[in-house]
Amino acid sequence: MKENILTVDNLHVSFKTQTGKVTAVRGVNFELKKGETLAIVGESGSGKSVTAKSIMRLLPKHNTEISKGDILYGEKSLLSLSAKEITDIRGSEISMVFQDPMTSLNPTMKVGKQIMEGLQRHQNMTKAQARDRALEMLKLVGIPKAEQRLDNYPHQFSGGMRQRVVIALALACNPKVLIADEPTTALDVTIQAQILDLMKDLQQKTDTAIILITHDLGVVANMADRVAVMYGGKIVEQGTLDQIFYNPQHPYTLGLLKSMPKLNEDKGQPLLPIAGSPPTLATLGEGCAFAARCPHTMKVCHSYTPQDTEVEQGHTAACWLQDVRTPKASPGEVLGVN
Ligand SMILES: Nc1ncnc2c1ncn2[C@@H]1O[C@H](COP(=O)(O)OP(=O)(O)OP(=O)(O)O)[C@@H](O)[C@H]1O
Repeated sequence: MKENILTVDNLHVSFKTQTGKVTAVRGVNFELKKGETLAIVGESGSGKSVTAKSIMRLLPKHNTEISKGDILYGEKSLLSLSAKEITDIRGSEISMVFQDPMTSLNPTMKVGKQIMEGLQRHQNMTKAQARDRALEMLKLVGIPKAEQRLDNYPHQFSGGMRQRVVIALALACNPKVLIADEPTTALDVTIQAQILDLMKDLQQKTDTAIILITHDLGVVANMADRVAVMYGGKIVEQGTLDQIFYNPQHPYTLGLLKSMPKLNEDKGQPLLPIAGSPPTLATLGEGCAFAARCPHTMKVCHSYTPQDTEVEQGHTAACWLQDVRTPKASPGEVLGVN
């Protein structure tokens, strides 16, 4: 069994806003093992990015409150580290790649220098050593004429090449965890596939664990070992890629899978979007957040929040349909023929 390197335990994150308190993450639990890819998938606003930014401690201090839970990197609680300690971990042990490469790059600095800075700070490399490593990284991520490109500014790269530079920057210090938040969403489909292949290839070489945040199940199918499905600030289902794709148990996961376009199938068929809209986080109370949109909703779903139920080894779903206390009906009973 591979070693656990990151544990998110009962994480609750709220924001103070002008219209009141918004709880964006409401009890998230997951573990990340060395070298694996965990995809976090869900509709916009489900709390994926807030979860990721909590790990990196990148949420705005003035209005964020982490009211409960913990994030452990190995044995260390990331939430109790000082600003200096977390800065030391960020970029060296845990790195992040965002949808927009310019979030990570400084437009006024040559890319080589940006990669070198991290190496000199975190790995005590000399300038010459850092330059060699920066060059090696640009080559590794497939930037042509890497030697010359070290001295280019971010705007001199295309979108896809710029995201490669960001990946080089993120992986230069050999982090144990890479958090990639929609890393290819802004890129066209061919480039998207190249970047994902690159990430997979680098992961095999470095054994980095990846948290991949996406709303694209096609990307999940290509990349993930395990999948966490988020809805309304919670993980509603979690399991291996096969468990989630071939044996989904939560009605929301089923809805997501049904809305996924299939290659070579259903040509000309309209997609089946999930009816209704995501919940308003500010007013979410007790009960299942998906109840209002769920085709299988029961009375209990509106009043009590379902807990995680293990449906098979390593596969959990937070749905009253799976709860052991829910009476199971035979197909005959459902059809009214018994
Ligand atoms: N700094 C903040 N202040 C107030 N509310 C915030 C802040 N950051 C995020 N939120 C709210 O938290 C909720 C969850 O946002 P989050 O960005 O995690 O969603 P997401 O699942 O990543 O969606 P997307 O795919 O659109 O990025 C949203 O309702 C968002 O408006």
